[in-house]
Amino acid sequence: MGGVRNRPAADGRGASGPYRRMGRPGAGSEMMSESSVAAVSAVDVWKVYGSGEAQVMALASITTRFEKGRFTAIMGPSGSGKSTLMHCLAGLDTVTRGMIHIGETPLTGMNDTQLTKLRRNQIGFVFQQFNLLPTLTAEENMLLPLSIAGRKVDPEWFETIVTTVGLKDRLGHRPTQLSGGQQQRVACARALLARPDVIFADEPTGNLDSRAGADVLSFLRNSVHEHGQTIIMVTHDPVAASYADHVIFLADGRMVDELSAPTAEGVLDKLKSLDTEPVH
Ligand SMILES: Nc1ncnc2c1ncn2[C@@H]1O[C@H](COP(=O)(O)OP(=O)(O)OP(=O)(O)O)[C@@H](O)[C@H]1O
Repeated sequence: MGGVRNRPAADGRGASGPYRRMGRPGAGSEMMSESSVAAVSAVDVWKVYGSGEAQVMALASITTRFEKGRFTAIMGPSGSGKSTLMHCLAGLDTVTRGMIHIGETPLTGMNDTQLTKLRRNQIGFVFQQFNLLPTLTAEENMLLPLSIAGRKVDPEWFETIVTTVGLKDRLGHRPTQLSGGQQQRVACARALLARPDVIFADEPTGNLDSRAGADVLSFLRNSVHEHGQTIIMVTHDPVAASYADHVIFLADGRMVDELSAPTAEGVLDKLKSLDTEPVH
């Protein structure tokens, strides 16, 4: 069952067709109760590193929800806590205080084995550095997480993903035989194939030129709007954030603003206001 249980089709919204605004206008009570569970939620999350003089408060009282089937970007100045928040939400780091849920599953209090299982079955990752295994082909890289989890590949879904990322004729290539953009598309395909409840993307376009970056972002956005994937992306880039449905802004470890249906200009304006008005 694993991630399949959690794929969009299984929760009554269908695996295809846009439902980015799902569960809102005119939704029946059944829909509302389903949609009231966020893909990921944080309640009063604090993260403190170190102690005494060296203590750093990386996150301070973060409370927010990441809706299912939505593409959310996390932005903020350097050191504002973006990576820390992502790592805590994904169960890669522990919180000092507060609660994080993936769907209805509380992360807080899980041991390492439980966290590893949760990450394997319910979470996908896309990193700036691609993190592909150099000795494996594109296809083998894509299928690796499923084979580690002992899960079968759905051939139809594989075909859909490979076609969408435009890598059908590159499946036998090793990472060094692929461009940066193609490697990142392999990494995106790898994350999507397992149909995770949520994909965390950490600066996915940080190592790409603007054309390749746009391809990857379009692909991520389509996976949200056409296949109901939930994505949470950390980025410095207002253009990248403009591909998201929603942006949250951090400053000094606090969530200080948010923006729906963002444009690059709108995001840039918000960032400028954060830089000129430090939060205490
Ligand atoms: N392991 C750690 N030990 C101590 N302090 C840390 C640690 N990791 C992060 N910090 C501190 O926590 C704060 C938030 O860091 P974080 O990396 O989350 O910010 P960020 O917004 O992702 O920054 P950037 O955009 O530069 O990557 C910073 O002040 C950072 O120095």
